[in-house]
Order: sequence, then C-alpha cells, then structure tokens
Amino acid sequence: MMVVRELWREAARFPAALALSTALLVLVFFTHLAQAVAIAWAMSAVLGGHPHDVFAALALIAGTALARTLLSLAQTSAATGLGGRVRQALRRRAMAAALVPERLHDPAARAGAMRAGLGDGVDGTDAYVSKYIPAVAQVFLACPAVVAALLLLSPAAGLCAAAGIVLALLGPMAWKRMMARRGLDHWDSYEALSADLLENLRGMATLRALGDVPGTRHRLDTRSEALRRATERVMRVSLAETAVIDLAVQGGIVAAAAAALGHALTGQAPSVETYLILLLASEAFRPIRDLSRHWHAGFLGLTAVPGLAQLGAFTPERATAPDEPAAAPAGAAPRGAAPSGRAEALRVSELSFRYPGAPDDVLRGLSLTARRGSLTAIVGESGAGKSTLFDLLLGFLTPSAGRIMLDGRPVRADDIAVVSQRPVLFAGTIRDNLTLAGAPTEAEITAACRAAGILDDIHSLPRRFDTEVAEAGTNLSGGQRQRLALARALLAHRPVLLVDEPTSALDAARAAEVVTTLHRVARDRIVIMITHRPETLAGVAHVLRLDAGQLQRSAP
Ligand SMILES: Nc1ncnc2c1ncn2[C@@H]1O[C@H](COP(=O)(O)OP(=O)(O)OP(=O)(O)O)[C@@H](O)[C@H]1O
Repeated sequence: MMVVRELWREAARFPAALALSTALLVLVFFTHLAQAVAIAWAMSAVLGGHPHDVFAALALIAGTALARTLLSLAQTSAATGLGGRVRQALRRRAMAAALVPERLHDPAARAGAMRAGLGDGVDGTDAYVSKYIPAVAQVFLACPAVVAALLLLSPAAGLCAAAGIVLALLGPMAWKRMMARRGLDHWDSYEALSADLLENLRGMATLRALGDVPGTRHRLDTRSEALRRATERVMRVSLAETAVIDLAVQGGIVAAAAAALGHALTGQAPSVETYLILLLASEAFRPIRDLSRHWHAGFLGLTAVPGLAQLGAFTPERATAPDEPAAAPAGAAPRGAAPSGRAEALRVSELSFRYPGAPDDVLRGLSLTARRGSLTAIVGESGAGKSTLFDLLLGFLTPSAGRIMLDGRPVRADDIAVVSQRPVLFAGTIRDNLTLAGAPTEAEITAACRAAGILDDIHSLPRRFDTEVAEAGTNLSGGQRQRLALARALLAHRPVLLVDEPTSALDAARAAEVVTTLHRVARDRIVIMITHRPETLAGVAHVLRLDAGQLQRSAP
C-alpha cells in the first residue's frame, strides 16, 4: 500500500463523496461474500441431494449478481464524481497560483511544463483519488470481516489469510523511496519534453530560418528517449510491486486452502464449511487485488504530484479578487476603494528594485513625475531598466524601496492600462479581444479603434469586428496587433496608460500616426511611453533618460 498524503487530504475535503464511494465499494464486496456463501450452499446441496436448497441457492446467486451490477454502477458514478471534484479543486488552485504576474519574472517557469502540470498532471491524480483511496478503505473495512469469519471457521486458514494480507500491504513499502525518486525522474522528463515541444512549435519559423529543424528533431528525439527510459524504470518498480503483492496473495490463498483441506481430510469440518473456507480464502484477497490493480493503473499519473505541489495545487488559495494582481505596488490601497477616474499626476519617489539573486539594484532611488496633458517619454540604453520600471508601475514586481502615488494616494492595479512591445492577442474575434476588460458600447469601440488608427483596417476585413483572430494574432500584421492592443487599452478607461515601444512594428507614416494618437490620448490621461526611436520624441516636452537604473534628466 502506498500513501500519497496530499491526495488523501484532497479527497478528505469531500467527505460525503468519499464516504459514499467507499460504502458502495464495500457493499459490492459483500455481494461477493454473499455469493460465496450461496455457492458453498449450492454445492453442499447438490452433493447432499437437496434439490430445493439448490434452487434457493441459485436464486440467491442471481440476486447477488443483480445487486452487484446495480451497486457497481452507483459506485463508479460516485467515484467518478469524487475524482472530478478533486481534479477541479486542484486545477483551480494550480491556476490561481500559476496565472499570476510574478511568474512573468520566474526564470524557471516554462509554459509547456506548466501546461503539462495543469493538464495531464492534474488528470493523472484521478485514478488514485477515485479508485485507489476507496480501495484502501475497502481493505481496512472488508478484509478484517472476512478474516474474522475465516478464523471462526478455521483458525489456521484465518491466520494464513491474515499473514498474506499484511505481507501484501506492507511489502511494497520497502521500496517506497526508490519509487518516489523514479517517479520524480519520470515527471521531470515528461515536463521537459512538453516544454521543449511547445517552445519549438512556437519558434518553428526561427528554427527553420536558422536551418535547425533536423537539430531540433534530434533534441526532441533525445528528450523522448529519456522519457521512454524513465517510464520503463517507473513501470519496472511498479511491476515489482505487483509481483510481491501477487506472491503474497497467491501464497495466502494456497496456505488457507491447504488449511481448509486439512480440516476436511481430518473430518473436522463438514463439506459446506470446507467449500465456504475455500471460497472465503479467495475472497479475503479480493480487496488487495483491487488495490494492486488500481495502483498499477494510476501510478504513472502520480509521478506528477511533486510537480503539482511546486505549482501550488495543494496550497490553499489566497483570497484575491479575480482581476487583482498577486503583488500590488508597495503601499497599494485595498480593493474596493473608489474606482479609477481621471488623474492629474503619477509620482514615483525614491524607487529601488533588485531582481532576486542579482548582485545589484536595477533601479536606484528613482523619482519622476508624469502628468496628464502631455506625453511623457522614457528613453535609455537596452538594459537600463525601462521595462522593469513599467513592471513596477503595473504591480508585477514589488519595489524594495520607494512609493508610487497617483494624485496623492498609492497607485492601484486598476489605475493602469498597458500596451506592451509585443502585445498578446487571444484566439477569438477582434471584438472579443477588444472587450476583454469590460462591455463597451459599439460607439466606444468604434471611437477607440479610430483613435488607435485601426478602424480602417478592421472595416476592410470581410467580417469586420467579427473576424477571427488566430492564436497569438498571427493572421494580423505586427502593426495591426499593436494598434488593436492600443484600442483595447483605451477601452479600459484607466487614468494611466503605459506604452512600450508603440512604433517598433510600424513604418514611418504609421508610427507618426500612432504618436499623434498618443499626444491626443495624453490630453485626458497620464501617458508614459518607452521608446528607442528618436523620431517619436518630436513634440514630446517631457523626456526622461534612464541610465543604469537612474534618471539622468527629469523635466518638472
Ligand atoms: N527576471 C530577471 N531576473 C534578473 N535580471 C533581470 C530580469 N529581467 C531583467 N533583468 C535585468 O534587469 C536589467 C534591466 O532590464 P530591463 O528589461 O528593465 O531593461 P530595458 O531598459 O527595458 O531594456 P530593453 O530596452 O532592452 O528592453 C537588465 O540588466 C536585465 O538583464
């Protein structure tokens, strides 16, 4: 028997479903016992020449078979419900822990690995929860009852069965550690293959351009081979466990049968009792055989448990609002404060930040003020800390010192909209993508798209706003994606708009249009723009130069 504590705790969160599926399983088992009694009765009636008893026994056999069918159906349904609820709870908690801004900066977080955990990892726990746990409960409830009955009928047979059961339960624990280690290896290999596959699929164009498709195939083959070896190692251990259990079960049955026959030969027991002892000796091991079967079927899925624990699937959820970022900026106001409206000034004071494990601060005592009315631009060399500053403003990172205030109060996550350098569009229609943050009216959608310079493009499409956007927006040009993201940000009606390299994917004419749009938008919002292109700075009065984490020049 193998105990995976995390999954027992999860199953115990649904006590009614767990109790029902266990109780039904035990009832199914008792139909087997009733059948054994009926068979023994029938055999003794046949040998004793009592035809009436034979018919009664046959009726009992048929009745138990029917009852077992119905109870088994109910048990399967209850167990499936239990497994489904545990999987849902695990997936919800894992998603709540995984889909947070902190993961943006977690160098160990790989999308493919996370997908494997959230998908196959969570599903892999089902066999253990829905089948193995009730089967363990069945062992502890049913086996003692059968052993007690055997002890009454034949103490020697009862003792043999008890010894076999104990051996079958404790034997596999001898290599528990090895199983855990191999299980971990297996899941690591699976996660690595999933992560590589996803990354390579996404980067196929680059790999092709670099002429590395054969190399990629070779690397994936190697990963796949590693997974095959890890799976075989795991299955070998699992099969060894099955072999030990089978040995204990068969040994126990043979010993109990020998004891029963000994009784019969020495004339200590009438024939009906001998039949019954023989049948019960076999039935005593039925729960153990069930346990072994379910373990073997679900064991590969269990290898995901450490990965799920790392993902946070077993950690109680934090009480956060659905759209609240996990890390609000230092001094952030609690949710439920006044909703965002128009704001005059965003003030950053003495802001410092260092990435975990990095030797130096990326930003050191940085102060700046951005006001509504005119565009604020931040320029600086690559690596100067511009994106880090944005992530601090957005609450994706928590500053080590300093404050970010909007009109004299701590800034909140819902004060800020952002258009990133590589905006993310989701599968769905253009309208779906524009209305992610709320339910704007048609007039608002049209106005935002016009302001972002994307309206004409949308109108030129056959299905206009109902045009499907492919995954990651691959059926739109880079500039269209960026302008769509700008329209989406405008529709969020936030008092602060952060724009990262808004013209990087645009030709000169389009870039000029977008900058004009931003100047216009800046009349009623605080707009901060990161830019590398000098031409986008034309007409920008407030240019801040970031150099190695410090501002070199700050306009008032
Ligand atoms: N997750 C991270 N962990 C550790 N260091 C990081 C991390 N992200 C960024 N850095 C480092 O922080 C510094 C600032 O990076 P940042 O991305 O903010 O620069 P940037 O000015 O936006 O650059 P670019 O113009 O190239 O986008 C760089 O030295 C970078 O290597």
